[in-house]
Amino acid sequence: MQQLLDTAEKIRTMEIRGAGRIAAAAAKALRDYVETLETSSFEEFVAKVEKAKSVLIETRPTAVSLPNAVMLAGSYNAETVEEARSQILDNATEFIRNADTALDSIGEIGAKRLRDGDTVMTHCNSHAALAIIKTAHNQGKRIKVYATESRPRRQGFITIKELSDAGIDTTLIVDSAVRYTMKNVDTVIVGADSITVNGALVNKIGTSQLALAAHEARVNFISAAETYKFSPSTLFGDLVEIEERDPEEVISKDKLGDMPDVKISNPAFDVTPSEYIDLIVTEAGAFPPQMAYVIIKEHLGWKLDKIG
Ligand SMILES: O=P(O)(O)OC[C@H]1O[C@H](OP(=O)(O)O)[C@H](O)[C@@H]1O
Repeated sequence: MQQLLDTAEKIRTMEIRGAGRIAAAAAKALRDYVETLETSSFEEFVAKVEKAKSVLIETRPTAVSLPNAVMLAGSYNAETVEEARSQILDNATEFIRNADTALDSIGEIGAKRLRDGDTVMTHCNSHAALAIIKTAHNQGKRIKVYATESRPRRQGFITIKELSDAGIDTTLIVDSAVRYTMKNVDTVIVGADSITVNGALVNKIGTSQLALAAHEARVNFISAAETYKFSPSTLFGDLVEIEERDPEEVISKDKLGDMPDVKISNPAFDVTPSEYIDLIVTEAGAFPPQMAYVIIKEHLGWKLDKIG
């Protein structure tokens, strides 16, 4: 259990971050836990596995990739410990493998939307969005990228490192320079933490500002998202919870100093309505956001209806 708790803590503190990475890390943690779980009682096995699943799911509330991964990796239909164990090991291994190949497919499909000489704006650090940009670059297209800083955690610094390591022409901007810069951009590409049944995109705080500015400037807006980032429970009316993180990420107590009454708000995500989204690139194809229902139905199935 200690290893699983360590992974949960790394997800909570964002040492492991990114909706896709936390999903794969959770699936791996569950697989390793189940592999060595010692008990001959099926009831005890079920209780312990369910407890482990909740520990992982409760680390971060917004990215649906996390509960989807835990449910897909941790599903079983068995009556004995060994049967259930072997099914979970197979399902988790399959989830991790599929998550990896999904990024390659998203790169291939999404790169078709970028032309030689295009300028892209991206936000935060999304492995799925970067897969598209890097694939286009590897195909020989000359792509320029504006990457936002993404306060407060500044994941934009990870993005510019990845892009410049790949040899891509990269410019860092502060978040408030998004609208000013949009006139130079052909396509915005961002990731996704959750996509709801009505095609709304829940992604890093500030994403909806990129979408608004893109809409105003008639710039394409694309989200790159594996199918396991669609939220089945929104089909049954649930709302996606927006994670509110520690105020210390915004400003330290020291710096606040003699203003103890000032309140800090630190929402980690925002919601972009489907009208502002041109395309969602998944490993199963590129869809308009209005097709979210079909993706949930065909790729996640009804068995996920109680989670996410
Ligand atoms: O799965 P990939 O595409 O890597 O990332 C998807 C999204 O996950 C991140 O969340 P955070 O930085 O963990 O809060 C960002 O919001 C990013 O757009």
